[in-house]
Amino acid sequence: MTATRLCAVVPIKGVVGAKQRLSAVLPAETRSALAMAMAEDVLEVLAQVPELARVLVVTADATAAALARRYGAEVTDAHAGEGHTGAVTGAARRLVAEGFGMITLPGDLPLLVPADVRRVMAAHRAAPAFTIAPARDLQGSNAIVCSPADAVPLRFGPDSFYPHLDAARRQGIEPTVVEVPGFGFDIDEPHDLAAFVARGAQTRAGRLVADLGPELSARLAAMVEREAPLMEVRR
Ligand SMILES: Nc1nc2c(ncn2[C@@H]2O[C@H](COP(=O)(O)OP(=O)(O)OP(=O)(O)O)[C@@H](O)[C@H]2O)c(=O)[nH]1
Ligand SMILES: O=C(O)[C@H](O)COP(=O)(O)O
Repeated sequence: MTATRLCAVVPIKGVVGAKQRLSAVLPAETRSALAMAMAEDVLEVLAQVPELARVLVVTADATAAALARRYGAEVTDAHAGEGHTGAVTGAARRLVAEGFGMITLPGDLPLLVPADVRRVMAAHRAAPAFTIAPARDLQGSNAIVCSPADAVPLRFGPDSFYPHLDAARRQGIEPTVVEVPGFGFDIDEPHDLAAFVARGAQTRAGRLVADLGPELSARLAAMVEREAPLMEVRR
């Protein structure tokens, strides 16, 4: 593992407007509850990784902030309303000033376990260094480790993995790529939710979707079938 002490940065949008891309299959209050359940699962995992020097949650949402504090995380609302990229970039600048490297991850990784976090941290080299764990479709950037924390300009979005590799190389840093199951699986679209429901995970988020019952599974199956031709084109 790197000698740089790492702080985990988790941006959390909060209960309002969470998981918009699931609007067709879940009502707003269920999307909020699912986002919070996943965030709590992630915070619980991070609290079980003693190799992390700190955990910093970037949110302007009171519920998310209270949850974060319950798991021993620090909370900041600086840049919290500036999108995923703005929230993480603001935290990175602060961590540089405070002498920490950064591992940033979203709050919607419902299969994450402590060993996944350790694996990504262990792959990270001595600074200056950049390590990335992609989403399973090789589009998203579900863990990024960066030391110094602001060594590479970040831009999250639906297709950020390859652009992040290019961004690191532009800074003269050869990125390390680690494919880790728990980081590969985030919940963005209905087909992700369908795959998650099928896993029957015994996490907070897993129990929440199981409690929504067979209706949800049927709605998801119909939705995924409609999406299938589109998925073929994307592949
Ligand atoms: N603090 C903060 N976090 C954000 C913001 N936008 C997204 N996030 C977080 O960044 C991570 C990735 O989020 P997204 O997939 O963009 O958003 P989402 O709410 O999960 O889903 P969509 O609404 O469907 O895009 C999640 O942990 C979000 O809570 C923001 O404006 N501020
Ligand atoms: O990895 C990414 O870049 C995110 O999954 C997508 O980020 P966004 O949905 O916040 O833009």
